[in-house]
Amino acid sequence: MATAIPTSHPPHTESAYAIIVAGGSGTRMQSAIPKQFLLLDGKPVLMHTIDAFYSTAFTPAIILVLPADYHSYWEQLCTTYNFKTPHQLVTGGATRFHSVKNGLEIIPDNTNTLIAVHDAVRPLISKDIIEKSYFHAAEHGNAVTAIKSRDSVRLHENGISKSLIRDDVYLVQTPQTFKSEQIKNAYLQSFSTKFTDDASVVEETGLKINLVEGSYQNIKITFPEDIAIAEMILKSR
Ligand SMILES: Nc1ccn([C@@H]2O[C@H](COP(=O)(O)OP(=O)(O)OP(=O)(O)O)[C@@H](O)[C@H]2O)c(=O)n1
Ligand SMILES: C[C@](O)(CO)[C@H](O)COP(=O)(O)O
Repeated sequence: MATAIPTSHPPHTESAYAIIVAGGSGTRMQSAIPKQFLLLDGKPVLMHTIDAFYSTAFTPAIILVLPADYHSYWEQLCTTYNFKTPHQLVTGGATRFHSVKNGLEIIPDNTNTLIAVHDAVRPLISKDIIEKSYFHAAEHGNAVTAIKSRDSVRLHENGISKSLIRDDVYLVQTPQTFKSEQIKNAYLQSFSTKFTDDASVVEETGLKINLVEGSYQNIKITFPEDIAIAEMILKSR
């Protein structure tokens, strides 16, 4: 796992993109509107996420992937909340994989480009982790955010469970950042159900994945209680 990386200035040879994936319907949340539009501290979750990226030293070009039937809803929200952070809208696909792929398609081919992919529903991502992710990817080709498990871990296979060495196990978060050619090439593959994140797609092309330290506060809003948890984390900052 990478330790701290100097984050004072972005490498100017690279331009940065952020694909914020918000193309899901939030079935586990069971809310009337998809969870990415729910209010957190009085503002839609998505606006927190976009602003976290745009406020970094990289000021990435932001590509927002939304479900087809929520584009005008989002535009109305931007007016209501006077949200002016620049971003480009793209329509999502049937799975997260297809949504990322749609986002990648509008980024011109350029080997000096860094592309971060981030779940819209991880609004508590810090500026430091985003910058660390871009810096590390610029140096090593890719950077995948992950944290150590705080609980003991077991592998359950063929009806038998077996303890694992906890220090060998990481829980993967986003952002996941790549040099353009790594991720663009990887997303030419056909979809597989084992592709649960971008790292698993890139790894399938034979490349090594580098981990950078994430945060226990970088939660993915998934279930109804997660909005209250996110509110508490925000208040504690
Ligand atoms: N077809 C999809 C599915 C998911 N996502 C995005 O990927 C992120 C992580 O997915 P998840 O938390 O599973 O979101 P949902 O698919 O919306 O939730 P659920 O699985 O409960 O339906 C979210 O920001 C979600 O909007 C996406 O862009 N396109
Ligand atoms: C991409 C991800 O957030 C990394 O932890 C995760 O794999 C998304 O999983 P989900 O089941 O689509 O929420």
